Amino acid sequence: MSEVPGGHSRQTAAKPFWGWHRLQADWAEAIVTAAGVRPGELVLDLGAGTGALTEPLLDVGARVIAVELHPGRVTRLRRRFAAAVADRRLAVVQVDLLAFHWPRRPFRIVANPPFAITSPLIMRITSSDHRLRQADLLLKRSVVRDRVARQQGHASGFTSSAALELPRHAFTPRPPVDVGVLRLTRRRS
Ligand SMILES: C[S@@+](CC[C@H](N)C(=O)[O-])C[C@H]1O[C@@H](n2cnc3c(N)ncnc32)[C@H](O)[C@@H]1O
Repeated sequence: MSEVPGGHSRQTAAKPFWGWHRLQADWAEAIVTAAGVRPGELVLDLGAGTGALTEPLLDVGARVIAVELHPGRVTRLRRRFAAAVADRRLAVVQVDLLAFHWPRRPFRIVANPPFAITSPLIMRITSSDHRLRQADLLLKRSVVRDRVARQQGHASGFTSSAALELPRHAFTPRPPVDVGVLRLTRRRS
């Protein structure tokens, strides 16, 4: 897959956060369906874990770049989706999601990144020069509501909307906060 980032700069590298509330498969599927991903689209799964979102993304025919920093999870992703890696429908990249190179062609993001790096990630998404069409990000619901109310990112060309709200039982173990999906959509110029 030619769009696979080949390297990364450490200048914005984040301290890794390994803690994890595992997203249930039915909810992962619902998120991908709600995002409206179409066959052939390039989608980044940032903080892919062991592939909760990677699987339904591949199932709908997307080409996926799974970005994950944890070495053990990277190994599990490559094993679990070996056929898709062999077919070049999936690239698993072990790199810091705050420091990897964006694809050159149009792409989407569908991701459940660590809450602890939500702000720098959104800042990076909305301030970079790239061809992102739409990002669907699982975040604390309070953050989603705040960003939608304030339309942060609007100045840089993105509209914020609340795409989905998830119940706490969508995760194992249940998180201590409510979670929702923030959708960033590039505005037409
Ligand atoms: C909230 S979990 C989501 C896992 C999976 N996508 C899911 O929905 O169940 C976030 C993932 O991001 C990974 N991670 C943490 N910091 C990272 C970083 N700086 N760069 C890339 N991945 C990171 C963690 O190892 C973890 O697997």
